[in-house]
Amino acid sequence: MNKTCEQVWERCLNIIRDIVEWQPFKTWFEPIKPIQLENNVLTIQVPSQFFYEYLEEHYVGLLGKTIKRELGKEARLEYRIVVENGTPHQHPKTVNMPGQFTKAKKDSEVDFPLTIQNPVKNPFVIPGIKRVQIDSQLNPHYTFDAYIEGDCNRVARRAGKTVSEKPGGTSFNPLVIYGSVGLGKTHLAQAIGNEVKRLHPNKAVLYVSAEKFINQFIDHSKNSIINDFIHFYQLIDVLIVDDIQFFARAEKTQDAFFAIFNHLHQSGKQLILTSDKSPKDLDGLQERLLSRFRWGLSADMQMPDFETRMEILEMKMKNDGLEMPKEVVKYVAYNIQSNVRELEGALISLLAQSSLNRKEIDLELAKRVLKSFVKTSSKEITIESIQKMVCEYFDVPYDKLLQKTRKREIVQARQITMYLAKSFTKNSLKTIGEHFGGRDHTTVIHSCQTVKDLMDTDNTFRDNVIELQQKVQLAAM
Ligand SMILES: Nc1ncnc2c1ncn2[C@@H]1O[C@H](COP(=O)(O)OP(=O)(O)OP(=O)(O)O)[C@@H](O)[C@H]1O
Repeated sequence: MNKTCEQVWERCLNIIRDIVEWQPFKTWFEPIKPIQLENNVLTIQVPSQFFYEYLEEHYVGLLGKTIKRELGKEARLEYRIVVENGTPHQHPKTVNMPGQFTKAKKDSEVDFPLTIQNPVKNPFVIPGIKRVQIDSQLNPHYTFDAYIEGDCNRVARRAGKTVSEKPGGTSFNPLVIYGSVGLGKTHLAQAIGNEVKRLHPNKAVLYVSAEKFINQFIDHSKNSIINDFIHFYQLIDVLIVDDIQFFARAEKTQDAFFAIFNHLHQSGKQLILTSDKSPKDLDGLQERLLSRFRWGLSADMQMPDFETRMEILEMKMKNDGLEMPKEVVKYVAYNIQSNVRELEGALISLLAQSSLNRKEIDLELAKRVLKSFVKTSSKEITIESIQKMVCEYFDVPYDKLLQKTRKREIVQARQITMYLAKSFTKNSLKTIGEHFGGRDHTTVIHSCQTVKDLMDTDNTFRDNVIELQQKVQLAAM
């Protein structure tokens, strides 16, 4: 019987699942949809061009071997890429691409059709000028090494790395990095600029904030030398414009930027833009600019999670030669959840207070100093808040914790929650039992005893409980 594409792909996934770690598997393989299997060609649909390139760069060997194992050595892989067409109500367009493990790349095929179809003759080019010596306006401290990667910024950081290796030579052009304040957009954009200068010293890199760009434009228009302004920008190889939301309603500046953008993009130069919103939500920008921003990759940034915040703090302390007790670092990382700039601000305040008062940094000082940063200083821990923490930690649905399911991981999560509720709240065994779908107090006693026994015999289990205890303690501070 002929196999369907779903069956083949399911079998491939079973193999891949054993080889690739859980997180990358979830990120890169789960979103793939098998579409078609015809003449030994398996077609899979991927959500974006970036996705396709990432798979081809990192997993081509694995995909090749797995698919050939299922379909024989003549097997081929093709991708169908969903292309964002800007209008949420329209059916997404798709583009077909060959997989490189089965088919040698031809330039014409690899060149994703995101380039300008009818190049506009550019009126601003100054013949003869090839290279410019400019001050890039980059902060040398903003590097990739000093930029911690986490789930919050992984796509943007990796795309940035790729761009700095091949500026203008990838489909991430423009690379638009967006997210709310203080999350590291400027740092990342400048890290790309610094890395380009390190890898390609001859490239002209320029960082400019949108506000400065607008002011320069106004100055040049007052003196009727707008063409000089546009010419200058058209000589740049890698142009980084920070905070493009400030272009909103600056119509004339947008016209000039449009000319610069087109020229640079057509000449294979790289554009990196940052914004506090996704291009689709940027009000006050001309549609022709917005549609060009969608040509490349838009990567968002989120607030780093607790572990990433810890890493950022530890790196900043190491770079500045500072030390402080781990519990204090945890306290800061746990309680500052607004943005990375505030996280740094909290660290600096703490150091300043410590040296001013000639007092060692300890938890007590941290609590006092960070009062202005931390919303509530002492929180009451409830059975519900512990249930929520445990569910998040083990990725278990809340209602399962209350039901009578006998699945091992649910039973253990439930027992640990009861144990923590007993240790951290003043509730009676009866009340705790009632919070778990009306169980009686003997079940709670039994659960607490089981947790204690398992902690003595199972290291992983013990580590999980200790980590959860720390989380509850931190939440109570
Ligand atoms: N992942 C990270 N690793 C290390 N430092 C970071 C990280 N993210 C942000 N920072 C630091 O946080 C501070 C704020 O970052 P940055 O100025 O780049 O934010 P932003 O998103 O551009 O903010 P705004 O929207 O206000 O312009 C900087 O000092 C930066 O070095």
